[in-house]
Amino acid sequence: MKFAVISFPGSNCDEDLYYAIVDGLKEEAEIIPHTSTRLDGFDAVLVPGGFSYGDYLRTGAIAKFAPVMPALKAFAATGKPVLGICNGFQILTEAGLLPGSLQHNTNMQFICEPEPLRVANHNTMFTNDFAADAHITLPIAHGEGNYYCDADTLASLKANNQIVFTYSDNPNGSVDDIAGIMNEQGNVLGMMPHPERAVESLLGSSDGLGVFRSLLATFTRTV
Ligand SMILES: NC(=O)CC[C@H](N)C(=O)O
Repeated sequence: MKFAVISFPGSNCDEDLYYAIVDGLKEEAEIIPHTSTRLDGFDAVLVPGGFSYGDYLRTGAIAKFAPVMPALKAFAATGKPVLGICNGFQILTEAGLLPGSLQHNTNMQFICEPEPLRVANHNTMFTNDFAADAHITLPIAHGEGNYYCDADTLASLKANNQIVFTYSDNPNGSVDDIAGIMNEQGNVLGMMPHPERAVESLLGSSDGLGVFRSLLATFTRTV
């Protein structure tokens, strides 16, 4: 399985994602610059965390105009998986690939800590490796992780089982403890916690590997 990892100016988790795929999952990955206009030949696209364009204006607000974005939208429209992590989640909401937005944490501080989470939906291409209602721990590291959406959007997220991860102790003020959501089609996931920073127990947790294993299992079933 071949993963593209998009790198924007200011991304800082692109190499971690590359490591998670190549060394953790033992699959292929390539770092693709934000200037690229093609994503042909990839089976999944990963949008990494970091501070794209210095988080100016709003997190993800400038990245949505990057030259790679039309190719990313076209890739998402094919139904293949797109995973945005942290700043990647912020970029996907700004680009309109996911509903809602990420606001400043309610305590107005950057929060960096291991975070207990619940897998709220394990019937997805991103979470099928986890047991139903699994409790896992992944690191968070963000200043703007406070997920917001209006009441109608929240109702439709719930009705379509689009809420994929929730916080056990809501560190940032997110609506309904939301830590990760997917689109209605189920092939675009955005999450604030960092699975790529939890792929080996030697470094504290390997819970994150489940996300990448799920993608691989889905891919293996469909080829
Ligand atoms: N780790 C990250 O991706 C940081 C996310 C983002 N720039 C924030 O501080 O909210």
